[in-house]
Amino acid sequence: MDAQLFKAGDRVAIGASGGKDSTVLAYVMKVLNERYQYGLELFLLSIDEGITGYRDDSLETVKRNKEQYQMPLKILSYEELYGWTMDAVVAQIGKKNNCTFCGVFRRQALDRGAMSLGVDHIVTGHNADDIAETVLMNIMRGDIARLGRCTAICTQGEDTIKRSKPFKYAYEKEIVMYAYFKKLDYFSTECIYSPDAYRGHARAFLKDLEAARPSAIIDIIHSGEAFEVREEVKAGQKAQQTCVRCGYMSSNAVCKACVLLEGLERGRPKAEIGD
Ligand SMILES: Nc1ncnc2c1ncn2[C@@H]1O[C@H](COP(=O)(O)OP(=O)(O)OP(=O)(O)O)[C@@H](O)[C@H]1O
Repeated sequence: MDAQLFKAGDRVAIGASGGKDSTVLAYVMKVLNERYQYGLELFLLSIDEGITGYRDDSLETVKRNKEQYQMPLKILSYEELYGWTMDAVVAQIGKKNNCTFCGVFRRQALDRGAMSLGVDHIVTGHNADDIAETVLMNIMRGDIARLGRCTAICTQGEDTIKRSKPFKYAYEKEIVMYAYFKKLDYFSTECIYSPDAYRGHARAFLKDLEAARPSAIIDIIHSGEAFEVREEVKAGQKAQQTCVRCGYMSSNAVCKACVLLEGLERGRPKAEIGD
């Protein structure tokens, strides 16, 4: 409420993975929108990363949510946007850094999906545990510019689509309980390619901290919010321009997705290129 995230008439896309957080988010947004007549137009936006045995199943859940919540659903795939599924990326590079590819691709895919839906705001189901993990990861990586912005409930650059995390203070446990008691239809399997991700270490560490001190998660978020990032560190962020390859907004001449794609194409056996 305090964050004033929405105003009447807003067209809002809910990043829908079929998992508990985004399913609860879609449900709560629908209930509140109807109960308090917020006047929002809500859409489900799903990105199909092309992960067999994981995303194909969770997308079936989102398709059911579409009927249950009576919301239009748009699905966009990495294959149609980039010519690569995550199955193909992992076959090429292995499981070690694949989450980096997936994260960069998803961010751009959500923006492209939002543009095609004509929405100006994307909400995601990131919860308090996710945010605390991200704070820890940014500290561990020394990524101070990101540390300064990762706790914001809402981010928007000059040319970028507004993004919000309405559940930034909701614990994962609360969301699971809510989904359970409301008998919501969600998909609860972890991504098959994420076990080796760096985030997993932050998650395990956070769980240990929480077991020793239950307020650890909210304390880490508050610490992240209280950091003051020096202007010269913030200044490291470059102005937005347009990627010379794909036309997507970027802080460099070539966007991150195109850089990653170029590496993939170069490392890919010749016979497979262009399939
Ligand atoms: N494939 C996707 N399509 C659309 N949105 C996504 C997708 N993957 C993640 N998101 C968005 O990003 C948020 C955080 O992603 P995360 O990887 O933690 O999700 P998850 O564990 O798969 O599912 P959830 O967070 O919904 O329980 C999700 O809540 C959702 O809003």
